[in-house]
Amino acid sequence: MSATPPLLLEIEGLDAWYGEAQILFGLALQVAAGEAVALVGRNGVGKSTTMKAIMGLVRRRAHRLAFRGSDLAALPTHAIARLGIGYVPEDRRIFAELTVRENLDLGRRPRPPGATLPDWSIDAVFDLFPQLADMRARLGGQMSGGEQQMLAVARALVGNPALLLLDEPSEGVAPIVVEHMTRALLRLKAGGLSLLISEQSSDLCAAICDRGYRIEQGALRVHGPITTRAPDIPPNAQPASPTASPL
Ligand SMILES: Nc1ncnc2c1ncn2[C@@H]1O[C@H](COP(=O)(O)OP(=O)(O)OP(=O)(O)O)[C@@H](O)[C@H]1O
Repeated sequence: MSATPPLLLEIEGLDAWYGEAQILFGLALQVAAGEAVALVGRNGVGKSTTMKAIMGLVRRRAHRLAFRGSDLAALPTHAIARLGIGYVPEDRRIFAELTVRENLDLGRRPRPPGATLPDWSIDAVFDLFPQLADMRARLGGQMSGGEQQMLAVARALVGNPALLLLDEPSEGVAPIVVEHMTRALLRLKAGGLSLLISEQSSDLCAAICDRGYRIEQGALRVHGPITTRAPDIPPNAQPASPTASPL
């Protein structure tokens, strides 16, 4: 009998606000160890806000907000990151005046206590994204959106996360880069990294994710977990397996 993977991220009854405006209403979501989970929904429904709420970047309140059993509610963002949550925001936050290598050096963080995944060296991320190795001396501000997206993921990885939050990784990125990114994310998943991926268009999620949650406009409530596929994920899409390539 196979053991159920432990829950990494547990969210129940999550509310979040910008100023007086409440954006999330009682959101519930879970990610188990080794799982890739999609967060889908139209523009402006609250996907980014969910990720910011996990990272402590917006005012929020929850019945439960825990990572590996540790309560995140009272922790500052840097402490949440140190527990093992990597975050790639929608706007990527690349340092424009620093080189690729310097951006990566700034992301380096030792493996968190209890980490089970191997240490991510700079060479390991260059192996994952060879394009970055070829431009290690380039300034962040001189990279394309897609290259910056790869760098943002690579920088999160050298922080040695157990869970990676990716906010719309294919947005504004050329199709070829989406292909590279999809392959890289499949490799990461096969290596045991857990993923929570927000997307408006769910092609990338369909290739990678085991299941998904949908946030809907208006009520801004999560309808899920969706055990099959989110409605706009093609019903004939094959579940991702460590060796499968969707490309
Ligand atoms: N800094 C902010 N101040 C006030 N309202 C905000 C702020 N950021 C987002 N909002 C609002 O919160 C709601 C949810 O936004 P959010 O960015 O979480 O949506 P999303 O699902 O990630 O969509 P998108 O694809 O546009 O990023 C939207 O109505 C948006 O206008």
